[in-house]
Amino acid sequence: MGKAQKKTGKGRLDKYYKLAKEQGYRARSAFKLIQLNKKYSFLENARCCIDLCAAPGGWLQVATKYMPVNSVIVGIDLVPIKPIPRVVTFAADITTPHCRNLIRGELKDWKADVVLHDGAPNVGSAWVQDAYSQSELVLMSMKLAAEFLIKGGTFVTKVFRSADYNNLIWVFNQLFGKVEATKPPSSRNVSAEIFVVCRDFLAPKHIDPKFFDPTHVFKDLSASVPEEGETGVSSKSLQVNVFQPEKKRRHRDGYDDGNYILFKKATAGDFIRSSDAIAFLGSVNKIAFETEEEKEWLKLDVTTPDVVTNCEDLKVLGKGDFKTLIKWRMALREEIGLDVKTKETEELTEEVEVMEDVDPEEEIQNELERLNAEAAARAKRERRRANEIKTRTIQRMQLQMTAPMDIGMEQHDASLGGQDDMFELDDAHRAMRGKGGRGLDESDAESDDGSAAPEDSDDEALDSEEERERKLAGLEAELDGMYDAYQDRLKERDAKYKVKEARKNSKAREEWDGIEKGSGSDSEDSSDEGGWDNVQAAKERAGEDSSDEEDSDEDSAPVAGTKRRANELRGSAQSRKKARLATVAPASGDAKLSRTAQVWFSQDCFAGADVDIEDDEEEEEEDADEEDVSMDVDEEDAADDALQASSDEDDDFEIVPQEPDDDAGMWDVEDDNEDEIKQTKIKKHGLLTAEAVTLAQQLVNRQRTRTDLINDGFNRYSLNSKDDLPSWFLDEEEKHYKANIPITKEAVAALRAKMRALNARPIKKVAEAKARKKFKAAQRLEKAMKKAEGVNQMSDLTEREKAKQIENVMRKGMASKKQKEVKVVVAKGSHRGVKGRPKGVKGRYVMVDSRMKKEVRAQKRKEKANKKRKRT
Ligand SMILES: C[S@@+](CC[C@H](N)C(=O)[O-])C[C@H]1O[C@@H](n2cnc3c(N)ncnc32)[C@H](O)[C@@H]1O
Repeated sequence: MGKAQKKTGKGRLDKYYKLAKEQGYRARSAFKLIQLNKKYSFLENARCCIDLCAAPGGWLQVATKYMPVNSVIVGIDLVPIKPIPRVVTFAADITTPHCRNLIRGELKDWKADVVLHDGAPNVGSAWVQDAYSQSELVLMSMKLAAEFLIKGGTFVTKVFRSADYNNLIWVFNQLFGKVEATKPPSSRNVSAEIFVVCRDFLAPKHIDPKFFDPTHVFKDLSASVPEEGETGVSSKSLQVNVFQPEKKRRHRDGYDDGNYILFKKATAGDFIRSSDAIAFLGSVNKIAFETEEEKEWLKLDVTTPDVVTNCEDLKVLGKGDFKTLIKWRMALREEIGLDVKTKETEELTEEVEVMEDVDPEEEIQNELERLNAEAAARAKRERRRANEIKTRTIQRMQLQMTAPMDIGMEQHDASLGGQDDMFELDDAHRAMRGKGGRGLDESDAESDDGSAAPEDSDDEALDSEEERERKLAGLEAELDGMYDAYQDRLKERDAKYKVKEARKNSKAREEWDGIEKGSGSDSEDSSDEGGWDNVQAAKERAGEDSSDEEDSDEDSAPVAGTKRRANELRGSAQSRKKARLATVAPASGDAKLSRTAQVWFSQDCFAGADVDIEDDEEEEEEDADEEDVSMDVDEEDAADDALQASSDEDDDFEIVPQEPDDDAGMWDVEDDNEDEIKQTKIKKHGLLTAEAVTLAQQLVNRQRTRTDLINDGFNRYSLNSKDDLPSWFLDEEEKHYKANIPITKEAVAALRAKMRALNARPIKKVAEAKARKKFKAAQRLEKAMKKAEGVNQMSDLTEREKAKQIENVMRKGMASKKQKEVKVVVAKGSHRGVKGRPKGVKGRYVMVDSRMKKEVRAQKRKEKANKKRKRT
């Protein structure tokens, strides 16, 4: 067990660790043996097993589990192993003769079927001497295996991927019929360990002792003699390909024989004359200029200062520097005549152009054809490209991947051939014109006629600010148009969208209906009927500046947020909505009225009708309250109630016209109207959303304060203005701009519990049935009491008779009516076709046949469908 593998290290406590704990194995390594045995099945038939390096005993536990009951299992380790049933253990060093004697003493004449070895020297610890490496330990365990294994037996050992690995495998192959290296899944990938399963022990009579001699087995065989002519360059194994450097590896091979210094210097002459320049560069540290000839080279032009510097320390050079050196070598070799210039021969070869006699007309013809072909090819390319873009756009729209902005961009791109930036509108425009393409606005119609203005005048026109703005507006209009078309397509395709839109519209209508109810006029005609004008006039009377639409904004919190949808219906609906909610300076009698009512009733036609108004308002309130009792609270009414409530709250205060609310027209994460509805619901029914519960909990637990909430309201989004933004952009925002609402687990749990409690309640029908039953029982009791009273007043009866009769009456009254039994007669066999009472049936009966149920249901279905059809 290496030092690096800390028990608390990352990944140490993996699934095998947990499994081992669960299954009672002493070490996670137990699974390695389980997996090895699963693959090679060497334990099931083994009668004797020796486990070398067995502490703490995981493998021994596996052996006891998988080997036959009466088998012999011996475990040896440097450290004592806690007793395991049916296992003999020793504390010994497996590399010593003492260990061998202990095993011999235990096994007597027996031979082991399996020898296991999972040893790992822990360098520096008390376990093992530093001198022994893992490979040596493996070799020692193999020596014991060779002594104690039966012919055909199995030796399983752990080896590490190292320079010794191949040597070990070679030795194993000398002693075993099958040698396979494997890494069980439970062995960590980060670990260099591999398990070698050596099967079919050959049990040779004589084994060469060199097989177990580490100095012999691990002798480096790969060191080769230096190549001829490569003075100063040692073994090939030390050469590095400087152009394809490999990862740094530990030099397990150590130093070359007879060469124990790391720093190597070679001369420039060696380098220039070496046959393998790359290998040379990889094997030396410095190239020196020592001889007279080499010093002469320093004066040559090819020997740049870079070259000289690079030669100083080759170990710090990069690829580029090595290339410089290689080039320098090539140049110098040519210079000193080692290589012959290939260029020279090239230069000597003269190129002779053979000119043919061509007819000038034919030449012109050819040229024309070529130009035509080129033009056709270009046109084809452009067409294909435009088609591709179109198809892509359609696909993306079908997949709902594209925002209308994309459409605009792509169409733009398509017409521009993708060359211009979409924001360089006039450049793009010019480009389109230049290509004879159609412009994006109407003004381009002229150029389409073929009567294109000369380019210069065009440029002049485009340069003018006015023109540019006009084009921008045209582009925007086009984008809007495309967006509308896109929305239409969406509507056609998406049923859900239709429903949503319908709901939206109906809501918007309902909002406005609040005012219309009173006026009884169509919203469009409201000005005629006095709705809008009157409201404006009322505002004026109230001292507000009617010219400024924003001034009509609300002054109290529930009204402060401008309606999101109303915003979409910018213009008429929104302003009317605002007007509806506008504040009027209250006259003394108006104090009790809602703001809506104040505005409405401040119209001229209601002048002098204060008392009635109040009464009406009260009636309205009552109506609203009545409706609130019902299960399905109309959301719109709820919103109205909210407004009502807020105005009621303000009753004690004088309502004064306010400055336009800064928040109006700001981003709202959700629909304001929905917000209002939610607020009203929360007021009425308590905390309904996880968000609300979370906030409430946080407030109660003092995790948040009121100030925190107020502060949270001021964020980077709170001042985003919605003014002048295109509707598609607002739509997108509504869809994708969702606030990350903090919800706690506790809040969700609390809500769930609440819902569970609600669900546990009986459904409405059951409750009604129970109530009916109770009611009927009470009625019966009342009736019985009346009867008993009558009996009591009878004078001709004795007290005893009276008591008896009263008892009877009460019993009958208390008892619930028995349901009359209905006999079900299946209309089959002798009953088939029977019209009257079937024979032998007394009392109430009903005739049924097997198909009846289905037929009745089908009938009902049909009727229902017919009704629906008639309605639509
Ligand atoms: C990875 S643990 C073995 C785990 C064991 N297979 C199990 O499943 O419980 C390696 C063991 O090798 C032992 N070891 C290392 N060198 C040894 C040696 N020379 N003789 C005996 N045991 C040795 C260590 O004491 C250590 O307990």
